[in-house]
Amino acid sequence: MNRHGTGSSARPSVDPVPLFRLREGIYATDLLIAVIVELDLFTWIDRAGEVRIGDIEEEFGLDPRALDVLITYLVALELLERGPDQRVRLMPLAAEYLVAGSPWDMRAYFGSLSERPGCVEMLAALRTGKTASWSSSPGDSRDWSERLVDPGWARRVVAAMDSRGRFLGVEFAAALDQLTGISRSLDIGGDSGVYSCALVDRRPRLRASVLERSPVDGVARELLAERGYADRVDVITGDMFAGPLPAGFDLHIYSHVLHDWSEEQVRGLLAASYAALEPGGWIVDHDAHINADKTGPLPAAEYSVMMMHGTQGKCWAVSELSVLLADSGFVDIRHQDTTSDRSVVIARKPAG
Ligand SMILES: C[S@@+](CC[C@H](N)C(=O)[O-])C[C@H]1O[C@@H](n2cnc3c(N)ncnc32)[C@H](O)[C@@H]1O
Repeated sequence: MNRHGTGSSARPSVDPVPLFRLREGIYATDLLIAVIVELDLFTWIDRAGEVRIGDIEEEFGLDPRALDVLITYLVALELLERGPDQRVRLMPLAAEYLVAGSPWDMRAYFGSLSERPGCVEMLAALRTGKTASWSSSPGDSRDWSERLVDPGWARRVVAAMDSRGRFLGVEFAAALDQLTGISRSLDIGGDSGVYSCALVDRRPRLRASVLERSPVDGVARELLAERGYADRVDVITGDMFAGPLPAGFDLHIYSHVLHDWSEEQVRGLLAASYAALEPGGWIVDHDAHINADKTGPLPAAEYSVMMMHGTQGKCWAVSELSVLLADSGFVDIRHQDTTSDRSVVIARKPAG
């Protein structure tokens, strides 16, 4: 791989997936501890037998988005099992070790960790649905998106997103080989433009654009120029939530963007894409996706906990995205794995 990791199809010698999983799963155990210790959820489910998710929401006064993320995580951990009609029941691991009265009750072992700041924040998120400060920063209560107006913070975020994209970009671009008739792509919230670089490397005739707000836009322009991509990847300054998206593109990319936003906001973005895309144009969501029946995979379920804690979103299930895309008018919806727990959900605007 060249020094900047773009412009090359060379791959590193070791798979980085263990590092991705450590970084993206960092908040998940805090959520589990909060649920065992503060809610004693597994004892309550044990006493109630098979329960409806709605009953859990009502009993404990939980926010529906946070509860949805929690249930997917507990199912992926094989502590709960999904039954029909939005019901869940205990799996043996929970029934034996996380329930009052069991001879093997280990709740106290988790209890000795429940003062961790992350556990306290998780409990608040479960109860209020409100976003905690990114990275639990004690000095700045703004959420990650509001903080992006600070140039120093914007540079750190761009460096973070770019570092993973240098690895993920190659397989992302390869997964899009199946898309035909593409001449202009728009990477919405495209950050450093690293995915657009990977795409133009594979499709020399493609003209790519990145849509970003200021000051991220300026950092992206600098990086693209440094890397020698300025003639093939440009940056459009704009706010994806403000007004129509730019016209004239036949591919819209959302990479790790939809997981930051609520269902209503995602619906708004998909509708804006549908309106702006050329007839027959494509839309691609690249992310860690939850599987269609929301039983895992565990790395995506853990990453979703991080999104629940620090953003208004979550990792979307393929089934949920399919509904949102279809509701917006997209057709030909498909899903394909890429690398490091990532996949692409692809759909098309009808040709005419
Ligand atoms: C989690 S990052 C994902 C970056 C990149 N697409 C990736 O896959 O690594 C979210 C990106 O959305 C951008 N963003 C957030 N709000 C935006 C808005 N209203 N308009 C345009 N971009 C926005 C941020 O600047 C940031 O680059």
